[in-house]
Amino acid sequence: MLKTEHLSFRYSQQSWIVHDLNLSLERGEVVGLTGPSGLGKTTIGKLLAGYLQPTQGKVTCDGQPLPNKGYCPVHLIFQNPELAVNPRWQINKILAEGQPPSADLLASLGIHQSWLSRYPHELSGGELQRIAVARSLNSHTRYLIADEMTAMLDANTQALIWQVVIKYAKEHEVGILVISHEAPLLKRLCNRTIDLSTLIYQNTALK
Ligand SMILES: Nc1ncnc2c1ncn2[C@@H]1O[C@H](COP(=O)(O)OP(=O)(O)OP(=O)(O)O)[C@@H](O)[C@H]1O
Repeated sequence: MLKTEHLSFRYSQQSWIVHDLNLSLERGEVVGLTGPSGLGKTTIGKLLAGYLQPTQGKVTCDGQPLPNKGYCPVHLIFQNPELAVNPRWQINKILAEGQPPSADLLASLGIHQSWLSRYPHELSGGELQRIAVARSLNSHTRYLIADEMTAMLDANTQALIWQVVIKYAKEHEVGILVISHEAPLLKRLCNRTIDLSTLIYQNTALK
């Protein structure tokens, strides 16, 4: 289980962005996270994947703290894939960084062989996002944080990517947190959805 316990976070001395948050995500579960812009969804995603350290409280992955080095079992996929890849590496090298994806997985995501010798700037946004997704779906990944992962893609590419990701997650018991503003997408994909505004309201009301 991926879990936050009394998780709080603020950027420097600013006010709390995340305060006393208790969330959990089981392996194989698909959970949505939604809420108005600026409320802290991306920040929570970064905390869950170890990109940011909690100011207070903790994040555990299957009972253990997140590792300080090596491959993190919680993998974060951003809306903009160009921010997540080394622009000087060929796609082949980017894919080999974790554990090279199988030919079947590449084919199911519609990744062409000819893309593999190109550099990130030589692919479209949608093509590069498929590469980022293929890289994330490896046996070291136990939880996937999909932060507006398909928000910039056309409907067909969006459907293709989600179909592959959900199938993989079911087969390999990967838990997914889907961060999105798109209610129909969350309804279609998720077992349950956490609305951050409701959660914050409840937290405040309890104090
Ligand atoms: N590096 C940073 N330094 C200071 N403040 C930041 C930093 N990153 C984000 N913030 C602030 O933290 C708050 C939460 O941002 P975050 O990106 O987590 O929100 P969000 O809910 O994901 O928003 P959106 O739906 O627009 O993507 C915002 O007020 C934002 O301005």
